[in-house]
Amino acid sequence: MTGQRAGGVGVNFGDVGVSFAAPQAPREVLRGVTFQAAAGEILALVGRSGCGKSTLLNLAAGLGAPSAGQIRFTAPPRIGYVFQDARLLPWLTLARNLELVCPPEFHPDIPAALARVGLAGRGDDLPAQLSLGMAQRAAVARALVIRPDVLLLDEPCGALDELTAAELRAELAGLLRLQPATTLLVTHHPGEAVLLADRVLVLGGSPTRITQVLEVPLPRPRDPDDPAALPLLRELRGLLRAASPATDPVGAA
Ligand SMILES: Nc1ncnc2c1ncn2[C@@H]1O[C@H](COP(=O)(O)OP(=O)(O)OP(=O)(O)O)[C@@H](O)[C@H]1O
Repeated sequence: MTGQRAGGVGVNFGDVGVSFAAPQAPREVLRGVTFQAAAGEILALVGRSGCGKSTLLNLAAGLGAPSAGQIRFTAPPRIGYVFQDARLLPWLTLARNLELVCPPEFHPDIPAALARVGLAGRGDDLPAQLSLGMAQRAAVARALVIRPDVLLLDEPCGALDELTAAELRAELAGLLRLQPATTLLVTHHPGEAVLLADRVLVLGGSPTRITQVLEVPLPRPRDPDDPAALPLLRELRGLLRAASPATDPVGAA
């Protein structure tokens, strides 16, 4: 297996702002977003739909540049990205899907990468032969096979039913212990944030900024039913509500 590079890679967002072109005037989506993810740290990003979470991951991936501020890595990173849907090419086998995104030196690792997500021996399957949950696990294998320094997870369980999502969450927790990476996890699920993250960045306001940072000081491995997590979950839900009050409250004039 090709080894993880020693030391890991940290990510620094410095005063990052994003505006998108709009018919009248540019629309400012994000302003003054500043945070550091230390090497190997898992940060969850939570906030109301449309607040700019995926935009932040795309900036980290280099898919677009910020309108203000900068994103810096402590060393040139290898980046793995898992999207909400698996985005497998349907005419290629799983193994070929993984080969497509990684340099040849990683190709011998593909069977083991698939096995680690419960897809041992399925490399010759076509995506259509997989359930949604299996396809998403293949997408996780595709991101991890390159032994990324930085892992971007954009609602990785968001398209799955709750049971399958809970299984994938537990698998992700195990995989990140096995193969640590500096991780930015976008999620709408407070339980997922508390299960996986070292810290949770709560995004809110208009334009969006970081309104709160919640430490998750629970030991690992974590249990999603751990009563010790309940106060944190309650606090996180409160922070989320405070960060993004409903824009159209029931009963408002
Ligand atoms: N390329 C783009 N051009 C114009 N507007 C964009 C572009 N990308 C994103 N936006 C807008 O920026 C805002 C933030 O989008 P983004 O997808 O980052 O939000 P999000 O928090 O990830 O949402 P969700 O939780 O629903 O996935 C949205 O209003 C979106 O319409």
